[in-house]
Amino acid sequence: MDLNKIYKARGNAYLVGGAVRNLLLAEKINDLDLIISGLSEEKFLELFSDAKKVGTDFEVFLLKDREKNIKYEITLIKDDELHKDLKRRDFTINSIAIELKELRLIDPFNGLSDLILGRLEITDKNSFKKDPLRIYRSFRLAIKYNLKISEKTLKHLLLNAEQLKGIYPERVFEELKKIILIDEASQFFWLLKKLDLLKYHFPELKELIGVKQPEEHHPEGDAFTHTMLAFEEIIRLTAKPEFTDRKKFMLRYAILVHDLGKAATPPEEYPHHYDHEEYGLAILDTIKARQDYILPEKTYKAASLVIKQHMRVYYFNKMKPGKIVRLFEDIKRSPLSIEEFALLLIADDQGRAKDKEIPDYIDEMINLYHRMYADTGGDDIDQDKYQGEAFGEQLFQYRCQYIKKAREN
Ligand SMILES: Nc1ccn([C@@H]2O[C@H](COP(=O)(O)OP(=O)(O)OP(=O)(O)O)[C@@H](O)[C@H]2O)c(=O)n1
Repeated sequence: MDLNKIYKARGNAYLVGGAVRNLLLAEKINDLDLIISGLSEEKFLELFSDAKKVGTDFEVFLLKDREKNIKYEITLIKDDELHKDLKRRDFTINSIAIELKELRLIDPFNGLSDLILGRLEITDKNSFKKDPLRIYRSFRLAIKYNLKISEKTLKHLLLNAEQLKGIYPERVFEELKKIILIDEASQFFWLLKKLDLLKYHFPELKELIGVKQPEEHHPEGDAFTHTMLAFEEIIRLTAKPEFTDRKKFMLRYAILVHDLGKAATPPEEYPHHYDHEEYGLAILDTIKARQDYILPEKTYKAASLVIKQHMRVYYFNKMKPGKIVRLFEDIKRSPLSIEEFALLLIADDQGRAKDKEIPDYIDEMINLYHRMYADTGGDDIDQDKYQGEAFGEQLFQYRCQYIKKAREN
């Protein structure tokens, strides 16, 4: 973006928000938020004809530099409005500007010293009142950048917590996507638990608190603790460049919900949870209904698969061929590869305060899956004789025979 065009037209440009914060923290920078002062909308569009206006409340323009792969989000303000713009932002560390001509730091709320001291502080005492989503943002920023939420900020946060009820689910979900991608994301849920804030948007996770599990399998404690440990495991297993953010989200979300059904067990059956897969699927559907059009279909399908199949596979070596073929068909229809499904099983298994050996059936399961699909297919069935459902049934039987033989060898 050629800033000289702005200066020639007697305007000025400032870098603001997350990019300044990350620059000062030497962290990765995503999009660039710019403030341009002293230019009318017409003049700005004359100079940058590619800019697209978005939003209605604020004059925000998007501009993409495809060559450099940079996205600019630009706000136009009057000459004397910079301070006002910085004051309406959430935290002092996000209320710093860099004047780009002389590279001057403009920091009216002492954001830099808060950054240096590792402190998260609201810019204005009404920050949370103006936008309660900032409560979740504060946890994300504190965890991601290792900041301590100041006492004053925590006080105002708790005073406004009730207002979390009113935020649009879409916004919460967008925030959740960012949270789940952090390496230390389990801390977010532990914090919500500690402050009794799970009830607003994560009531199903709250229900897992205090739910007993068999001690010999789960010495770590209740179903909430187990879910968090398994969540940490899947984060560790997927914190690699080969996983796209979308994939990471899908796998991590699936683990967060894999045991929700345990909350529905009648307490007289504790510590066992005989039907938690069925209960879990029903609970996932209530979440989906509440988040209509928000929860991505693929994430929902991956989560369903794990809820339904994570226990059955535990006894893989004892599973009948028919059950194995059905399991493989479920995986094949899902958005997950067998290897990704296996990662979820490993995370569930390792997410316990127990032995740390990877279950030995995992390799066999992956192997058998690939062999079965490579060696059996539609061509093995007489297509003139069997059609429609009958064809499917024949293929199923054929595959059952295949699994049986493969295991005998
Ligand atoms: N609820 C919000 C959201 C955003 N902002 C301001 O808008 C800037 C940009 O917001 P966004 O891109 O959502 O977040 P970042 O802080 O940039 O963090 P990240 O890039 O990690 O999402 C923030 O720095 C903050 O100054 C705010 O005050 N209140």
